[in-house]
Amino acid sequence: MNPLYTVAEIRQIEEAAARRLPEGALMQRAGQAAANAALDLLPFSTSRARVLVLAGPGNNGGDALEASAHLAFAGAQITILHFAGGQPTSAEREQALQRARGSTAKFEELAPAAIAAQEWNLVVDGLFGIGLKRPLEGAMRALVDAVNALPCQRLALDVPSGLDADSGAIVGPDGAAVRATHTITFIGDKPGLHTCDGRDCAGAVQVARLDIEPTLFQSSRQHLNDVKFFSRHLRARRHNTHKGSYGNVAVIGGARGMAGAAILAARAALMSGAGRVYACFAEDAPAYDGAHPELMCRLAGDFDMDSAALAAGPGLGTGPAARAALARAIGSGSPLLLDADALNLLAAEPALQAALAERGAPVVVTPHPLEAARLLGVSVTVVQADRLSAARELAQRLRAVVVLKGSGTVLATQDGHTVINTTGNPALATAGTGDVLSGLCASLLAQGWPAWEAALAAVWLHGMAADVLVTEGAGPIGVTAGELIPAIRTALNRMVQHHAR
Ligand SMILES: NC(=O)C1=CN([C@@H]2O[C@H](COP(=O)(O)OP(=O)(O)OC[C@H]3O[C@@H](n4cnc5c(N)ncnc54)[C@H](OP(=O)(O)O)[C@@H]3O)[C@@H](O)[C@H]2O)[C@H](O)CC1
Ligand SMILES: [K+]
Repeated sequence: MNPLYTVAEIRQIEEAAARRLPEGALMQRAGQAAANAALDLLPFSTSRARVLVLAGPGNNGGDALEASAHLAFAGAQITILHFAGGQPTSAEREQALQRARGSTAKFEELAPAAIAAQEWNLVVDGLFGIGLKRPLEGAMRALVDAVNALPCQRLALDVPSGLDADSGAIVGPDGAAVRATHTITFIGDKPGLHTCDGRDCAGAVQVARLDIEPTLFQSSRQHLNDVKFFSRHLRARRHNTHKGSYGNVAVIGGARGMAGAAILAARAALMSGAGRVYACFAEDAPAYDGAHPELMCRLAGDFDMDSAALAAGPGLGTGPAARAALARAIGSGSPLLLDADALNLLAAEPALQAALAERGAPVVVTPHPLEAARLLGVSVTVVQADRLSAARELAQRLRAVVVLKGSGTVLATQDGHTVINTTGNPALATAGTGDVLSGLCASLLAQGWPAWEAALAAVWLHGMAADVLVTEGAGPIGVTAGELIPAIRTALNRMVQHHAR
């Protein structure tokens, strides 16, 4: 199910496959697949299509040269910017170059201004793939900037040039990358196409496995999120049930001036199916939530932490009352989600980390990159440079399921299984959406979901709700966290209707 492979793993598969095939077969297959993907993006009358092909100095360029010959043969007007580089190239790349030279494709040298001055139907990015080793600079950067400014679609071959295929970070410092509308990636899907800058640079991703024997693909420890990972926990509701059948959630948060965060989390828990929801405030508890009187407002100090699944952190603050409430939550035997200020308190207090490590009950932590950086004792830059490793490291240290939020949220278990979420969009970049995610995940924990599947489903539904709102024209600009909550309820019920046993 949607495995992801590191560059090292791709190289292993590629080498094993190449040993079983005639020289150049893989590149020819890649070129054919690239040409087919390009044809899908061209106007019907291919003969009128003007395609700019960027062919870099390595085998990514070889793929582009193979594709150029196929597209020229299909009648498209092909212009190739060929970067031969200073290094000796592979035999298969030489063969690809000869095939391109033997076609109607034109080899030209175009300055960025000349590229911008012409009308193109498509750009094919075959500058660099998994062999990129340093930032794109000088003429390469100017070329990428000019290509990104074109109004046409851009098809990246294997990896958008300039992007790290493992991490999804633009190779820096101060690097640049092609912002492709589509990417056809070869042999196997890659994590860097789906997280950090990956979603902005790769666009719509398709995988071309190049007819490599499945036995050459070792089982992967990295996957894209998928409903199949958690659908077995979806349950249609029986008539003969009551609110106690669906568990209790207690949100622990809401310090003075931040009560709204706790309310958002509590409303999310309520509308994703928890039987009872308590909003527990570190300092002053409001009498009730006017919009949702179903919520029971309490002072955190008065609440029995063993009586509910806990979501500690939304607006909690880092004062003495907050710390006391967090210590009691960690010391309880309840399923526990930690977010926001709970994570900041945890980062500052090794004693709390030690108590967390002693817990027997499940723990889910949901940091954004800065909270993860504080917990790991590194900079945000380090976290974002390798989000998958950061999530795995944190899961091991805290013995918890980790949800590292951001574009392409990364989830990790303490034994190293890593999943990148594929739903969601910039509508989520607004205050309160993290509180909503906390309440949703705690609600699934309260309803008996295991921590890993609760986190996978919560992140999927949270992003899907944002995607539905955007599809309905209500975003991504201006969507509020509160609007996500009814959309999550709808997405959850639709998922139950389709998948529940
Ligand atoms: N091998 C096969 O049968 C198949 C390969 N596939 C495609 O091949 C690429 C990987 O090819 P590779 O040659 O390893 O790497 P790249 O083409 O990505 O680029 C490496 C060359 O680029 C130079 N380089 C690297 N960074 C820069 C930079 N910032 N500026 C300029 N030049 C750069 C590098 O030179 P060095 O000086 O660093 O040595 C290399 O010359 C893979 O992505 C696929 O597209 C097929 O998919 C499958 C078959
Ligand atoms: K590329």
